[in-house]
Amino acid sequence: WEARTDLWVLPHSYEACAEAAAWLRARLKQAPVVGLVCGSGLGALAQELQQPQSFDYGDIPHFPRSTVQGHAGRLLVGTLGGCPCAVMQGRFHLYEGYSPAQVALPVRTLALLGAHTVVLTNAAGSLREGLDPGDLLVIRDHIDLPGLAGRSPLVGANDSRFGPRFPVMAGAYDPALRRLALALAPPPLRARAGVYCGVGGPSYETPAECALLRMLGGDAVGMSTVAEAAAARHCGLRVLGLSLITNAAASHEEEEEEGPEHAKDMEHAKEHAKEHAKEHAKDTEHAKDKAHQEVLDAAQAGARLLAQLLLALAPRLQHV
Ligand SMILES: O=P(O)(O)O[C@H]1O[C@H](CO)[C@@H](O)[C@H]1O
Ligand code: HPA
Repeated sequence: WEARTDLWVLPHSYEACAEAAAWLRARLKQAPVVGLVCGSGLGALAQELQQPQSFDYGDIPHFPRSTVQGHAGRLLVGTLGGCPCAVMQGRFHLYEGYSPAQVALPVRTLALLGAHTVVLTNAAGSLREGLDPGDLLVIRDHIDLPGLAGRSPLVGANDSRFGPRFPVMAGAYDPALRRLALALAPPPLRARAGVYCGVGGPSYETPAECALLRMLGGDAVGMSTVAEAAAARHCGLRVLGLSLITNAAASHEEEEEEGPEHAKDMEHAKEHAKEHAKEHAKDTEHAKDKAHQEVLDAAQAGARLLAQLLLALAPRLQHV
């Protein structure tokens, strides 16, 4: 009999985060003070990072794997505008089957590494007229629908080494950081403040669900960010949330109504796949995931301006 000590570490516990942080600390030239989480298709936000060290999530103890297209699954640590920064190229989502605590594990790991601030970016659907693809919503507040239903990373025995049993979420998105982001955003991003609705996904919202979220006061909707923000506030991190609008929420449904065009696309993709089953398997996959592909394309198109904003912001984030 040999004791399986690894079984004592739950994949989402303080110990798991501490092991991940210790593994990284042993390899890092410089500890990050700011963590940046890249949303879908926003991996290019790391392009301005100087002298980056790169770690595959698969190598970091207890890190889940990225399973979503547009999330590379890599942690880069370097300096952004002189500020020591960790960039997560890829995040974890509830719809991938991860628990809320697994979704929050990287943010907690960054906190244990010594970060004091996280910038959570995402690709999001607009719920408002006039908030268009390419626009930036600087998150003022969120509605955490999974969290309200008990799917929060803070559910379970509270570990006070992270934070209190009942953390306050008023002012969760740091007002000073928000003002700074609004002031520094390049004009074409048409930045404005608003409310992000976090949903479980992975299905996109129905028009009726969008109407509901609008009634609740949501400006944009996405399937991430809120669990990370809750965990970040629990452990005392400052949070800046940035939603790059990639589509009008529920607009995919309108595409469905167009019928023939869409049907033709699908037929074409199917025929193609029959002819060249192997090489073109990916095309079919893309046809099936057309809506997400649109999100990725729009995110990639906006990433340059968002990277510009982050480069301007980073030196201002370095000191609390
Ligand atoms: O929130 P991020 O990770 O940017 O991704 C958004 O894009 C995906 C849907 O296209 C969903 O995962 C949604 O949450
Ligand atoms: O319309 C959307 N809904 C949910 N998540 C999203 N992520 C990008 N766009 C969307």
